[in-house]
Amino acid sequence: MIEVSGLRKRYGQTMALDGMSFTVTPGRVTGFVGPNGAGKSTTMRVILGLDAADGGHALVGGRPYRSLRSPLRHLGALLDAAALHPGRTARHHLLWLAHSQGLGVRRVDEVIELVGLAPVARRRAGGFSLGMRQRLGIAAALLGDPPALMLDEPVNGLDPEGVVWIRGLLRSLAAEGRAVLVSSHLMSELQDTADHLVVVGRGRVVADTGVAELIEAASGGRVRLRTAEPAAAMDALARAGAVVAATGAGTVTVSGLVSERVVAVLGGSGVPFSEVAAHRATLEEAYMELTGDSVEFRAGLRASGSSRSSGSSGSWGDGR
Ligand SMILES: Nc1ncnc2c1ncn2[C@@H]1O[C@H](COP(=O)(O)OP(=O)(O)OP(=O)(O)O)[C@@H](O)[C@H]1O
Repeated sequence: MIEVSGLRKRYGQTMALDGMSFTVTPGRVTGFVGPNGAGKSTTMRVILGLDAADGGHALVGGRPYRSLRSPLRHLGALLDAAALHPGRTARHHLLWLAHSQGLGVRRVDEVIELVGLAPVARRRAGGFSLGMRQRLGIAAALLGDPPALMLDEPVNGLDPEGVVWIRGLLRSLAAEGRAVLVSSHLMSELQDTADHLVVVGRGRVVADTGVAELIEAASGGRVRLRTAEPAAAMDALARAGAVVAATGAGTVTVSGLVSERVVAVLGGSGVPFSEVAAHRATLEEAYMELTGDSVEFRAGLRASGSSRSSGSSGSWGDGR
């Protein structure tokens, strides 16, 4: 279990953490999500004792990380995949880490196998692609077979096969009963990975909720309609008392009427349609709904144009 309570941290004029509090419980993947600059990395550094907080505390298994005798056996972390000695081979990097924690060579070879780096284990890490470095960082995090894992933007730099792989890995680590915290500034990255979300903005928690509950709440009785005549459909449905919105080319989202009533109204008005279905919100829509009353926060989210977004929707990058 990782517990963060009332963390505060100021860098000059910037309040990086402003009362950050949440718990990462075993057996599930907790997504740690928010726009660039929300305080995710700072929180993770404080948990690891790499930065000191001005207030509050962070505990791993009930104790400060720095007080643990073999910390890699308690919490494995990947914060910065570039943080390795470029002249060392992947295997030597892990051997050196294992040695510092009293772990054997066999575990090194196991984690190399687990992350798929066996063919390049004897190559210098300096020549690795970002994706290979991410895998090496994950191998290091797994070295001590820890009950808790914490990964900062782990899919960053991975190709599609790597993304699928890491999703599966995180899910299986949680299924083994481990506490898994994974950060992302892209909601869409967490849609198929996280069970629970800690949503942050401006150094504090905006929401701490199950993914299923969040989507359920945001889906809230809406109906999605596909039609070749959206304007006529919207007119007819609005006259029947619905609140309607065009949500794409030929798609309309309807609130205030159940599916059967939508079909009846359209039929009665002679408006053609090809599909009427209960709307299921995406995680990203749920998120926007959640933060809808926090204008400043949303304005921050919309500062897009990110080079990290790789074209997917829901990019909150600021181009750093
Ligand atoms: N060492 C530092 N010196 C000065 N300011 C810092 C430092 N580290 C973080 N900050 C500031 O603290 C705030 C929180 O940054 P942090 O990196 O924790 O956010 P984040 O949510 O991890 O963002 P990202 O998605 O970009 O990694 C930002 O405004 C950032 O500029």
